[in-house]
Amino acid sequence: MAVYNVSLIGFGGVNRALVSLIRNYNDEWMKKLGFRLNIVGVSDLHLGSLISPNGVDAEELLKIKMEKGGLASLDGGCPDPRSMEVIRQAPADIIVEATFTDPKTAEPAISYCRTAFEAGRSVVTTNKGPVALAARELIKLAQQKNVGFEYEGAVMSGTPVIRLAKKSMAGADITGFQGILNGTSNYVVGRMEMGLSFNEAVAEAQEKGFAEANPAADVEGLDIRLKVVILANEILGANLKPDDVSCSGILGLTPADLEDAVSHGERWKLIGSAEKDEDGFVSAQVKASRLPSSHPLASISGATNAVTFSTELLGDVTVTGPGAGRIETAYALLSDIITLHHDRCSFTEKGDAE
Ligand SMILES: NC(=O)C1=CN([C@@H]2O[C@H](COP(=O)(O)OP(=O)(O)OC[C@H]3O[C@@H](n4cnc5c(N)ncnc54)[C@H](OP(=O)(O)O)[C@@H]3O)[C@@H](O)[C@H]2O)C=CC1
Ligand SMILES: N[C@@H](CCO)C(=O)O
Repeated sequence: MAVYNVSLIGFGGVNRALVSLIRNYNDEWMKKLGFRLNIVGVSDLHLGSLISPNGVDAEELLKIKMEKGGLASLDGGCPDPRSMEVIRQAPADIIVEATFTDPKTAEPAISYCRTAFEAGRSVVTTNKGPVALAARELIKLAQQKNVGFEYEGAVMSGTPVIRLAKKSMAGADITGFQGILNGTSNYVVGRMEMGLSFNEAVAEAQEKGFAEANPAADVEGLDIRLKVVILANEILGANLKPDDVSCSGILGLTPADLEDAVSHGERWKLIGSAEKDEDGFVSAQVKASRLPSSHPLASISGATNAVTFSTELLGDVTVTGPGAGRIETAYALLSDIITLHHDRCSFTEKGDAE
């Protein structure tokens, strides 16, 4: 049985959902998964920060006022966001990084990951930026420091895709993929098909916790572009940067375009795809496409995502499930922590056997 100390960097929708899971399931996790989580640090741009070496009660943390400096009301709290201090000084085994995704620089998240590794702490993150822009460097640093780095939630939130494709489908020889990889844009197109205006549909997606802090990233295709880069690099062995992926979003789609497609039994979908040619060159794109109803991605609605992998040995394999949402994404963090726990257990068992 293990207790993992965690520090939460960013205390928005996803990390608050993780705290509600900790409150509701910690005892069950101890019985079923073999560990429990103890929150020793929190930092948030708006709410301030907290260092609590013995651990803060999840219920108390969820009760703070969501106002500027709100964390100062708890023991060990202060009104300023001191993310680096929390990462370095709170005695965490695992840093849970869930600040906003900056699609251009991926900062400050990259620096948070580096600092965590330098301090000997593992990182789990749902932030697409550091994974798309700096995965190789960060994986190498984590290995050098003998700590873990997991980021399942960076693509399709809690629906297993990255580990599934890398581990369970290893050897199937994946040659490409195409998918609906952004919940907000898919939700918005669906609501516009039902007659809502673009702005009304985006406001709903924000309210439901699907949208990025700046929803332009969702509707302009920048968020999908990061996910395409992540999948292409992780699964097709590419070394793409976002600028290598041609990208357009859903802004050009008019209600008339959507209506015309629906009247012909077709659907507009924002699709991210990549393909590896015989020489191993990977090309990738993000583009709105009008799909016939027979297409496996045509019926994917709302914030649901789906990706079809083309493989040499299995043919096409499609995975579908939630692509956004607070609890769904918090689950991805839990799945990352479970992976770190399994890695630690197998390392300990190997050590015992030697
Ligand atoms: N929500 C979802 O469905 C999914 C989200 N993700 C990713 O997970 C991450 C978190 O998402 P979500 O919780 O929804 O986003 P939110 O915007 O709800 O939360 C992010 C929080 O981080 C805070 N923050 C921003 N910068 C910093 C910083 N430098 N130090 C400390 N705190 C900071 C923000 O404060 P402030 O509000 O003051 O800026 C905000 O409270 C994002 O990167 C997102 O792209 C991934 C998959 C799905
Ligand atoms: N804003 C993103 C969150 C998940 O990465 C989406 O709507 O898909």
